[in-house]
Amino acid sequence: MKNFCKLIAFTRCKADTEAFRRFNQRSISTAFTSLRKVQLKEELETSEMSQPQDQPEIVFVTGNKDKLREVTQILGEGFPFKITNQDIDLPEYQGEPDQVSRLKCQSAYEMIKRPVIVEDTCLCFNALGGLPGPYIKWFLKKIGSEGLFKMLQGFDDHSAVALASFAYCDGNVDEIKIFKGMTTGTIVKPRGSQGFGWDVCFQPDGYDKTYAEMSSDDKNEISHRKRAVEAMRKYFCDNVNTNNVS
Ligand SMILES: O=P(O)(O)OP(=O)(O)OP(=O)(O)OC[C@H]1O[C@@H](n2cnc3c(O)ncnc32)[C@H](O)[C@@H]1O
Ligand SMILES: [Mg+2]
Repeated sequence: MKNFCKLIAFTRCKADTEAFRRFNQRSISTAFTSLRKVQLKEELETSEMSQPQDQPEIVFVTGNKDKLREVTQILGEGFPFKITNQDIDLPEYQGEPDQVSRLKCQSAYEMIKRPVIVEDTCLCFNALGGLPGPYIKWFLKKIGSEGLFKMLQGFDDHSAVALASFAYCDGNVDEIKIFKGMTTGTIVKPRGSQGFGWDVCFQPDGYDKTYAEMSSDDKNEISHRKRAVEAMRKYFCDNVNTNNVS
């Protein structure tokens, strides 16, 4: 009887082991299937994430890291090209804004021999017939934002236009494309601590804050740069075949 019980116990144990083994096999195969699904999902996600690597590249040539930051923020992810940057201090040309951007773009293309974008920013005072315009960089450097404000003290008209002009060259320097965006505003006594350059003394129309008192998201909603970037985005999305840009 004792042996009979042992035999039953042994058989049950064996049966349990067998069931356990089968159970384990099922679980292992289920686990493998799930693992493979996870792997496939990860592979897909990785390939989607790495897709921008395969996008054709356009080089944004600028020595100004704040411009680069704003352009990158504004472009976000819905742009069919990968924008890379080369930090080259391009010559500061003279002339009308379009002409300055065109010359800047030509010189950038000649330096790197790849599709390029450049941007030139002007701050134009209406009381001064559009000056400093493309020369704002030197005015800002020499007299600062406070000086820009003081320059207009003898005038009733303190209105100004902030203008961004992007220029794109795909290799044909006779066919450089220009994309412009402007925001009108007033030159005020410097206020605020965000942004860069002359943001502290430019108050866009319809706002009681200077660019430098706005968050970068708010500035990017209404800025001259935002408007120019959107014109450029439209052109690239509508007209440029990504296969033609290396
Ligand atoms: O290499 P690049 O792209 O030429 O960069 P830069 O700093 O020389 O730029 P610009 O020649 O276009 O000169 C414009 C000047 O205006 C300043 N600036 C440009 N965008 C501005 C913005 O959105 N707000 C305030 N200041 C700005 C900038 O710092 C320069 O002093
Ligand atoms: Mg410059």
